[in-house]
Amino acid sequence: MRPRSSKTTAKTCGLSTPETVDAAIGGGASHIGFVFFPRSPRNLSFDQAAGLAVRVPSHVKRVGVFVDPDDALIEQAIGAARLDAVQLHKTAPDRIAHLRSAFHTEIWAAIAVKTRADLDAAHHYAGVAERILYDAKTPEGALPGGMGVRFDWTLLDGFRHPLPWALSGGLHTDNVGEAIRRTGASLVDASSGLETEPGVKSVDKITSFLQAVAAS
Ligand SMILES: O=C(O)c1ccccc1NCC(=O)[C@H](O)[C@H](O)COP(=O)(O)O
Repeated sequence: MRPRSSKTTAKTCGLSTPETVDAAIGGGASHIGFVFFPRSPRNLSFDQAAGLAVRVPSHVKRVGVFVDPDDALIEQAIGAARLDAVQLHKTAPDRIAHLRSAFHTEIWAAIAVKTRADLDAAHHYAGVAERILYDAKTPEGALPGGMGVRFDWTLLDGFRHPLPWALSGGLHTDNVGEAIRRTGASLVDASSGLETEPGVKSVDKITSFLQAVAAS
């Protein structure tokens, strides 16, 4: 059991319809994730992202999710989806430093975790990112996120976090309370646990997940 200084907030990731965006906002999500990665079943076109982004009030932050993106993708996505932050998977610290100075945007660095040694990568992002997202390492060749894979939360015990952080990987309504109590996470993130099939989010699952976070 880990102490928390304030209520935990939630990012619902990979939303692609007005109904699910509205459910996330209505349920109290602090962040909404839009995926820009063509291999993902949650990938959005710039037009789709723009249409969803206008529904999001300013107190809810729009996070763009990318896998080692080029500058043009980031620039177009920030413009279309009016992103408040970008979440970068498989992106080296020097590349992140470049993107941060080029686009002056908040950066989240995703760290793929399976072992305690994997956590050490977080230290390389101090000074170049605003937040670390600890996500589960997925199988070789699979998408680097959105796979419903969980990592051993006890790996975080005693780890000295170099930056504010969020917990991700395999979270859903039935385990998020335990995850928060166990890790002390102040921000949690979920995607496939809120779906009926890959890429298809459920309003009911989003609502119950956010209720479980609020009750934790
Ligand atoms: O969600 C995707 O399709 C995705 C694709 C490529 C890179 C990252 C991706 N998602 C990142 C997220 O923030 C997910 O919410 C995170 O990986 C947790 O997913 P899940 O285990 O399914 O809850």
